[in-house]
Amino acid sequence: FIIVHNWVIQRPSTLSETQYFGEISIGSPPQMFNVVFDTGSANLWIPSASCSPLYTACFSHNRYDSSQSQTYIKNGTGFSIQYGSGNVRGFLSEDLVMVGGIPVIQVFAEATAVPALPFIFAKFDGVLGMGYPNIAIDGITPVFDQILSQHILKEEVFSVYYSRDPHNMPGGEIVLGGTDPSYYHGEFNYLSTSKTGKWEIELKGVSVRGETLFCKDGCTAVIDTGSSYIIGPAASVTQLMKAVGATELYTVNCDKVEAMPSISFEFGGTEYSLTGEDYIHWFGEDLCVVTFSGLDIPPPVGPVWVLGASFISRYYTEFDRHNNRIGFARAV
Ligand SMILES: CC(C)(C)OC(=O)N[C@@H]1CNC[C@H](C(=O)N(Cc2cccc(Cl)c2Cl)C2CC2)C1
Repeated sequence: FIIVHNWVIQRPSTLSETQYFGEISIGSPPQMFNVVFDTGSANLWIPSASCSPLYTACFSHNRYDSSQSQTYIKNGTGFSIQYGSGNVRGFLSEDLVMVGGIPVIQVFAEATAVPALPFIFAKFDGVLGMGYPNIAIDGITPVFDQILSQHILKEEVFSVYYSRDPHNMPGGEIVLGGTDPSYYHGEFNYLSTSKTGKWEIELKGVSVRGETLFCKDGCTAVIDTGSSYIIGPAASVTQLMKAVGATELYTVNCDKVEAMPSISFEFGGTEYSLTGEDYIHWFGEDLCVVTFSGLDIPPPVGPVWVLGASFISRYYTEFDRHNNRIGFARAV
């Protein structure tokens, strides 16, 4: 199943981040929602019609109204997902969800409390987690697992293309059940997920100008379709900004971008490099920002590098649940 979305890419007019999302429907008759297909989480949550108007981030997005759906099944169990910036809280409901034309009777969360930050910047309504079931809150079977159990996909994989140049080709594409050769060239390199249950792989090193500066003894990288940027340990990212000639605020002079060094991530035996063009965001004509951010994610998850959209838009990514592996190929 190819879900071709006019995935809106937010040219960051405001300081919002690049956001990639696609449309699903919930309920009968269908209520439409824009969701991030997020490999870093495994739950589906959507703003609820019963959220208080005090929650601007909830009230300013499309909200699910169970009273309008003939296929709604009441659940009512409490739900809370702990983001860095605050919790999304609500309760569970069950209804018919349509993803790329595939029907799923899905337990999901109606969010009645959504933190203003960062969700007032969100152009999407909710999140559809594409992670493994064992990171799913309340032990809910994720959407993709429900699709797998229908045995309708050619392969037990999904693939993600994020467009790099939103002006020419805004959007991207998620394919359920295979890959789309029109968006990559060359062969795939595959990396086994380090521990089943998370879309993460072994990172061998991070280098600039051929010198491995970080993660020298190996570390973990999470391939996260729900993150816009690349997140690394704070000290490493601070050092990296210096190495590429950016200020502490991650800004660079736009006419220096071409001259910036590539940053390479070594997976398996292959170097995956990002040029200055790949890792710089143009916030208008003369504000260029490096799309990295420093964050020390505490053990047991961290220390970890999170590779988000700025990496995926250069490397077409296949998430393979059959072989528990991630494949990269050069994106067009
Ligand atoms: C532990 C657990 C809670 C499961 O971790 C996660 O869910 N981890 C998620 C991992 N993927 C990114 C998610 C995230 O940061 N946002 C916020 C966001 C991202 C980009 C741009 C915007 Cl505007 C926003 Cl609001 C979700 C909406 C995707 C958190």
